[in-house]
Amino acid sequence: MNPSRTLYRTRIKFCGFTRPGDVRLACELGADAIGFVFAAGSKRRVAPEEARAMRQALAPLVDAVALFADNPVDEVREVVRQVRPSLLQFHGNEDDAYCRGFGVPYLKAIAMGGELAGQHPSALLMRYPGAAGFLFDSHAEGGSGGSGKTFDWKRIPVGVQKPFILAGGITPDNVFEAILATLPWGVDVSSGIESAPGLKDGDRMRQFVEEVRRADCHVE
Ligand SMILES: O=C(O)c1ccccc1NCC(=O)[C@H](O)[C@H](O)COP(=O)(O)O
Repeated sequence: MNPSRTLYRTRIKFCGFTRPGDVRLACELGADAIGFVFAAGSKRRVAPEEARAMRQALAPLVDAVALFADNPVDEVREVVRQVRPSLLQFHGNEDDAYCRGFGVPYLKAIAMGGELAGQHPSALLMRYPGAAGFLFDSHAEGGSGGSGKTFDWKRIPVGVQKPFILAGGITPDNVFEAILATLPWGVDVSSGIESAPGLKDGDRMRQFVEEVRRADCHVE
């Protein structure tokens, strides 16, 4: 049994929300986690106050994830204070001490276009011993996420021994294949469920969830 895979239950993270109505709909459709982006330069960036308002729209048993990329410490602290996320996600060059310094579990995004991608999984575990899990994404080192581009899923390190989430260019049309190819703990998507950056599309969110369920029920 692959330790990073739950039995027939791939978690779903929808990321980059800017409207409370989209958050509510995503929860009703089956999202397990909703991501709010605070990374500078992102088209989906929101203020802590906006994220706090959207957090009120979250249904029970759905996590709020706050997403950063080399943000100053005080910005992260302000988001933790106002939004109370259950998980942080760091997409930049943050080290383990920085990431664990906020008292909230964290995911470390790994740039599959960067140098860490090719290293042995033990290098990841040694570099980020405090991570609750990893998010393998298609961006290059120093680049940002939310690209809408995939990477070669065969490059995912084998035997990471921590849950991992697959991200980068996943859509309702390829998520079935992505799950069967990588058996992730979860999948993460932003562009693939949008009508425009930050504007989530209900039909695409529904199709995405249906395809994840189909993959989880698929028997080789
Ligand atoms: O979504 C963004 O705009 C973003 C900007 C800067 C850093 C990270 C960002 N998103 C991180 C995510 O977790 C995205 O969901 C992930 O990169 C997948 O995005 P996409 O390829 O658009 O599905």
